[in-house]
Amino acid sequence: MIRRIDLRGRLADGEELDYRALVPRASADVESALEAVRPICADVRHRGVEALRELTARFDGVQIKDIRVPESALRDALSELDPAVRAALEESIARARTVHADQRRSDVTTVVAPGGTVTERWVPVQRVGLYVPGGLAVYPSSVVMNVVPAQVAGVENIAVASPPQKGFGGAPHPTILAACALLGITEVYAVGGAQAIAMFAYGARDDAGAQVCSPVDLVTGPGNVYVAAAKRLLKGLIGIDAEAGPTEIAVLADESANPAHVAADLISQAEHDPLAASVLVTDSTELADAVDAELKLQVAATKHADRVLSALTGEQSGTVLVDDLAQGVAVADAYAAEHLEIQTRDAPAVAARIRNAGAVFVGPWSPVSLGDYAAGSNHVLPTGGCARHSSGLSVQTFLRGIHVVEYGQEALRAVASHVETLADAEDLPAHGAAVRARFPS
Ligand SMILES: NC(=O)c1ccc[n+]([C@@H]2O[C@H](COP(=O)([O-])OP(=O)(O)OC[C@H]3O[C@@H](n4cnc5c(N)ncnc54)[C@H](O)[C@@H]3O)[C@@H](O)[C@H]2O)c1
Ligand SMILES: N[C@H](CO)Cc1c[nH]c[nH+]1
Ligand SMILES: [Zn+2]
Repeated sequence: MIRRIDLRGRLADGEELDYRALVPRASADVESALEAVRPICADVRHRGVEALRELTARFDGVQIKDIRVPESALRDALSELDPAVRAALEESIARARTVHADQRRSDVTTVVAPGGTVTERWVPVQRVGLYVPGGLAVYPSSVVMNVVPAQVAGVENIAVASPPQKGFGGAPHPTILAACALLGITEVYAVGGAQAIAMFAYGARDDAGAQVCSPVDLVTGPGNVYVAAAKRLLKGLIGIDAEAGPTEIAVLADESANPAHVAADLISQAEHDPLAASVLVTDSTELADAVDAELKLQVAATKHADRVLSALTGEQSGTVLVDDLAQGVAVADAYAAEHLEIQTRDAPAVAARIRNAGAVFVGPWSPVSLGDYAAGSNHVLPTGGCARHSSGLSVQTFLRGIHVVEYGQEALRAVASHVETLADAEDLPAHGAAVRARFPS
């Protein structure tokens, strides 16, 4: 069902293989979306709320009067929430808090020389904008994954934006609102896509000039290519987390894997988006054939079969046949998947060899769906190969390390000549003079 890329024997034949080029990312990539989002961001910058209303009508098909969701609507959504969904959200929040609480760093003071210290002080970002997707699916779980690390970091001011949904009175989905209420979030905007990121970056005023949304310092959260493109465009004016775009799963499996489970996991992430990527890397043709047969059966029975089929048959998905697991690890590292499952014998040992992945799911009982909702790990993870250089969302995302330098007179005197020498070597003598001025001879 999904295309095959057969690498077996090719290394032995002396071929040089470019593993990074094997499985391309979906063609509607972030670079090409940049041109579409540039005018959207400019419009929000110049016309504020009026532009947000028009863009929402155009892209979401929803007429909104007020972009900010009233707090009473958040409370109502929570009181009307299905008790089973509430219990599941509470469990998800509790597990996420447990894991993220352990990520909180302490300030560290280093005595560099007698009387000279450098302290690294971890300070939370003051105001953040958290994006919760809501196009093809709605993601109350992404409310949890964004809000929990921000709260654990100690961010004072948290705003959430999510697209308004048709049939819900111009508001985001009620479960999104309920999740916000459960977490104590009161500032929620019914705005999606690139326009939401622009609203966070520039702030937004209404027709009378009143500030409806204040600018934020940092924007985090997953979204489609337009959201990712707006984040890339506005980076610098705002901080951003790693780009978390269309979902990806790679499964590194040998003949010991259960093909029905592998297929189910590939389908589970393909369900997000026709641009989602599902990649199987295996040294077993028998497993590849069995997974393909399972995919045919399971895709036919799954609810979002059209979306899944588009994702699985897109150029961004495929089965890579490798000579052995060592080559499988090299392929997985080059691909740098958002999610990587290891379904092999001695899975922990294989997992320990992986260098590039947003998150690694080890063994048969750790499917990606567990991490999506209730493992305690974060599901906002780098996509598009960004796992080669970036991490998923964590408490650290919301903190800045500030170096606090404190030297006494003797500590400065002891190192003064080195500062002057280096200043002269860079032909910046005023730097040296600033130290010398403190020690007139
Ligand atoms: N990496 C992660 O952590 C993670 C987590 C959850 C979801 N996801 C991914 O997030 C994505 C969510 O995408 P989505 O579309 O469902 O929701 P979304 O909220 O990201 O995007 C919907 C918005 O896109 C805008 N839009 C739609 N078509 C447009 C166009 N032609 N031009 C400009 N703007 C347009 C609309 O304003 C709409 O509000 C999926 O790809 C999913 O795989 C990733
Ligand atoms: N798999 C997504 C991250 O790419 C997260 C998610 C939320 N809900 C279901 N799944
Ligand atoms: Zn998912």
